[in-house]
Amino acid sequence: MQKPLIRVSAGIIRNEFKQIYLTQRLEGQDFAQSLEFPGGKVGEHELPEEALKRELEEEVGIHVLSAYPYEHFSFEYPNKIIEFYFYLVEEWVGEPFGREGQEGFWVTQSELDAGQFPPANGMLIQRLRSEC
Ligand SMILES: Nc1nc2c([nH]c(=O)n2[C@@H]2O[C@H](COP(=O)(O)OP(=O)(O)OP(=O)(O)O)[C@@H](O)[C@H]2O)c(=O)[nH]1
Ligand SMILES: [Mg+2]
Repeated sequence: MQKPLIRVSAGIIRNEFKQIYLTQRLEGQDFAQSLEFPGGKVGEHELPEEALKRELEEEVGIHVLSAYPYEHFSFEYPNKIIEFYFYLVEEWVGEPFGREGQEGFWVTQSELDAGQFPPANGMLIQRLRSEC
């Protein structure tokens, strides 16, 4: 059977201290307890940027003012292929928090640790660490 292809938008929410807001995936989700960039699935009739804005409102309670495409790539998991749209978000309204009960914290960009994220994030973490 062919693997389903899903599109996912996620935000690299970065403040003026070069810290990035991360959340921890909840029990019952895939990669539970992994860190993630907040975000989620792009709806069928949605643009990736619209999905990003909706997901960041839903998951971390911020209103995104501007978002810049940072990485776009596909990653094959054993059970699905994900097409990722990662955006850099440096302008928003509100203070991010784990609106769905998940933990959230600010991590200095140079201290991101790929081992704490799902496998798809490896290359992205490498790029972020190299750009500090
Ligand atoms: N948000 C997010 N998802 C990621 C990252 N890395 C990564 O492999 N994923 C995977 O991409 C998919 C994102 O879906 P999600 O579970 O966040 O979707 P969602 O918010 O729409 O949730 P729902 O399906 O429970 O409503 C998951 O399979 C997740 O494991 C990441 O950095 N951020
Ligand atoms: Mg999500």
